[in-house]
Amino acid sequence: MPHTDSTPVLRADGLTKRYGRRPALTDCHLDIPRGRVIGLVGPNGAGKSTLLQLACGLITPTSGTLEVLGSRPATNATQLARVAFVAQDTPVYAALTVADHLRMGARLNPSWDAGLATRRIGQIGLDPRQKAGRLSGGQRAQLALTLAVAKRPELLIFDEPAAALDPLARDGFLHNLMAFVAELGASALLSSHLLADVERVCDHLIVLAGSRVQVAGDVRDLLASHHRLVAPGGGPDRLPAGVEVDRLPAGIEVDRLPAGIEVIRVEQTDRGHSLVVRSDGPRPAGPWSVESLRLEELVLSYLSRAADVSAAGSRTMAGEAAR
Ligand SMILES: Nc1ncnc2c1ncn2[C@@H]1O[C@H](COP(=O)(O)OP(=O)(O)OP(=O)(O)O)[C@@H](O)[C@H]1O
Repeated sequence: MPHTDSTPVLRADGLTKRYGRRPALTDCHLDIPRGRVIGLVGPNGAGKSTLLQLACGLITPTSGTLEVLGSRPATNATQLARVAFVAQDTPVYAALTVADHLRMGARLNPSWDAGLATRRIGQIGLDPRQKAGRLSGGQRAQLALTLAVAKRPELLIFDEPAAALDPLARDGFLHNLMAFVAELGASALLSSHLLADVERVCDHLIVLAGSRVQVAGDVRDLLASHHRLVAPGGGPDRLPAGVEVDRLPAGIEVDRLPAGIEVIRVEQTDRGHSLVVRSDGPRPAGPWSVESLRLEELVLSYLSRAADVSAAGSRTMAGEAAR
């Protein structure tokens, strides 16, 4: 059931979070429609957990604003009931049984779906009498996921939900997640290092690196606007016009590419050089072949560009310190 409410699920404006002087998120702008499954990807320390914790109101921004489902996060009980969060370590109460957790969920959540919770516990084979402290990491994750889903929230937030699950359990979890989102028109925001999972379930993407949003958007739009340009015949002397080998990869100056093309990454492959570019207009025509990208290649291109920028920044700082 598609969501008809036009309020964005997530809207960030200049969102910045610092821990002391350390930036965890810097000047983030996001505007994501409802009913999406949003994949949040990025390297360790990129700021993913920070964004998720801001979205469920566990922490507050240093500056800028964040609205979740049209309101500031966790401002009142109604807003709290609309959002479910499963933290990275999938916390449960060790001394309580699985059944105790379901009873607690029923007490704490106004729209608790007891049938869904019991059914899911049965499907994943958890013994209701088992103490949560005796569950394996994967079983604990499944219990935490069940509690989140049975709350019937409008937005599910998961910090690396599938990390502790075996491949079969992960497959089942992702399947259930998609079914739940489709049935209720709910939205989901999940961080993951598993790009194959993101590719499978997400229709919206946020790539974070170095505390900044590198790219964000609808997955189909992103795939349509990004291409790989491959020089005919390959070889360093057969690059697209304007790209000079001795200026790669840092400080890329691609001054003779058509206007409106942003170079994301220059790669040297066994076929020679290729460029990953963004072109929001028509496919960039020129003396090169144009190939489509897989989502994983697109993500890696942005991460690699961010890593180059960060390394260049560190070299500049080291140079200044040495002077
Ligand atoms: N409570 C905290 N106090 C101080 N610094 C923090 C705190 N939480 C996070 N940070 C710092 O903020 C930055 C972003 O951390 P965050 O946990 O959001 O990254 P992440 O993308 O979720 O990483 P990972 O993939 O490793 O979980 C890191 O540099 C981290 O060290």
